Amino acid sequence: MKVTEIMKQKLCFSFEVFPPKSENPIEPLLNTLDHLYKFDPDFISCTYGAGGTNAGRNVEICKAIQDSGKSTAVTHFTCIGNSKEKIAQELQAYLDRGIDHILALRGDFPKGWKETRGDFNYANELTEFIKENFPKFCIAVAGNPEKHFQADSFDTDTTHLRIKQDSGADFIMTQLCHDVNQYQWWVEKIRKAGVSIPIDVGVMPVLVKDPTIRMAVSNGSAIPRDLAEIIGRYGDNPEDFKKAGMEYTIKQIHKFINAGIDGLHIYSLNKWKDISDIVNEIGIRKIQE
Ligand SMILES: NC(=O)C1=CN([C@@H]2O[C@H](COP(=O)(O)OP(=O)(O)OC[C@H]3O[C@@H](n4cnc5c(N)ncnc54)[C@H](O)[C@@H]3O)[C@@H](O)[C@H]2O)C=CC1
Ligand SMILES: Nc1nc(=O)c2c([nH]1)NC[C@@H]1CN(c3ccc(C(=O)N[C@@H](CCC(=O)O)C(=O)O)cc3)CN21
Repeated sequence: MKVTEIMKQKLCFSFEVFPPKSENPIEPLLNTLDHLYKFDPDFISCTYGAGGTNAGRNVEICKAIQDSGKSTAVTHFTCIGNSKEKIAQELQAYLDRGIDHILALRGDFPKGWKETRGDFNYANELTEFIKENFPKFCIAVAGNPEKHFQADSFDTDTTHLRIKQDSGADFIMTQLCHDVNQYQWWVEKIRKAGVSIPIDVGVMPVLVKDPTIRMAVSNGSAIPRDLAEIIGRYGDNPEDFKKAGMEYTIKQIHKFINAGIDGLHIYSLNKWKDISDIVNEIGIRKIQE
């Protein structure tokens, strides 16, 4: 079933994984996936390396998810370093493997790059290309409740999101946003601007100090006072940090669910144990043994 159909019926629930570096084995991630399947996720998305660096691994992992018969694979896909011909080939390769859900992104620029160095500059162009040439795909696009750090204003970022919808996007996957009030403000703003597609909320679990800070700061995303306090208090003690961070994440997820969302998307960070503890605690899914 298409993810957008699921969202019409219930709160969609999903995980995100990233491909291991090419020199590392794939088995630990396959093991993580086996644990994540137990929660019966509606989909599992897999990120896509910039400039095609991890793209091979991305296909391998999406195929493993799809072939498991236990979830639906959603592939991330970017315009970075990608020509139209290469994109067409890769999109067809996904469809040939039964993968028909895609997160259409411009993507992050590798260090020193100021443009995509590909045929498309923005996600709306990729979305339009997919819709026109590969209409079988269900297309997600990124949305940022705190605005994209390169956008001059919320108004321009909202206009760009509306263009992505008008180009054929079926639903939104949000950027991490620790501030749920800000999320609610943004939803109201984009709805007023005519963005009407469902919103799947991305959550970055707070488990380790450095990636927590790095991910927020590199995206221009706020670290609210209560999270800053955890960093200040437990920053030198990884165990206590993780305990407080997991409690923080569980509370944040409950706030999002109460705010009214179409989907909850947890970045698993390829760690099944801590993620399972969080999912068990939020009580959204009973483990399927
Ligand atoms: N799960 C994931 O992998 C997710 C990743 N992201 C990240 O969020 C970021 C934004 O999403 P993308 O799809 O990559 O970017 P995008 O192409 O939608 O936007 C990138 C920037 O360009 C501007 N822009 C967009 N369309 C434009 C147009 N037609 N003309 C002029 N300016 C335009 C936007 O306002 C924004 O500042 C990326 O860094 C992406 O990697 C966000 C959410 C989820
Ligand atoms: N700008 C941007 N790029 C992305 O690729 C991206 C987003 N935003 N937001 C949504 C998700 C979240 N993603 C994430 C989130 C955290 C890590 C992370 O914590 N990575 C570890 C290293 C992982 C490893 O290679 O072992 C880190 O320490 O940064 C990675 C991808 C990917 N996605």
